[in-house]
Amino acid sequence: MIKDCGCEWVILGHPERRTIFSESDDLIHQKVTHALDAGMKVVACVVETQKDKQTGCTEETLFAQLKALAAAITDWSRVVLAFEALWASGTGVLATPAEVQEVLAKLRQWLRQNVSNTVANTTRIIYAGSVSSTNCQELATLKDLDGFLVGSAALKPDIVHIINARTTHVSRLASYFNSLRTDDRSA
Ligand SMILES: O=C(CO)COP(=O)(O)O
Repeated sequence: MIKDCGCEWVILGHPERRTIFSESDDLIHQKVTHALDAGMKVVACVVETQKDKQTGCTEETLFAQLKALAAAITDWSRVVLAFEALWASGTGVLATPAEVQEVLAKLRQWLRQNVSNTVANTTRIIYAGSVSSTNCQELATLKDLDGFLVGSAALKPDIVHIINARTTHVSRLASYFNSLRTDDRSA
């Protein structure tokens, strides 16, 4: 039915499904298998709750979720991994860039150790949790970040800044290097 509507991508393991609908890792595993078998592309979410953060269980929780997802993934080129800090979603508390980077690096390292170097290097890992025009620029510079999964800001003009966050960063670097070259030439 999703494919009949022309959709190519499906989000699975989203925090609302995991928490409100109590979807287990096992059920999400089955959904990922089904979606990939049907030729869909998957945004596979792993979620850190406030309780995980407070009790120091983040790594254990995320790795268990990732293990269940990875067991269902036969083609990583059709998967984007999304990390959502649920405690920073719609709560007014923002995750710092350092907090986000720490988790993203751990996820990439998990892929390196448990799947392959190629998958670790090529899989896009994106972040969700109150991404807005205010914090997207700084987050976009993170080493292990490849994009965002945006909720409420997607309904506002903010989304344009978020889409261009990485581009702006790259073009700022490009103009900096261009100015150096111009300086060299005029020296
Ligand atoms: O759940 C999310 C995206 O699916 C995140 O939502 P917010 O960007 O509103 O925090």
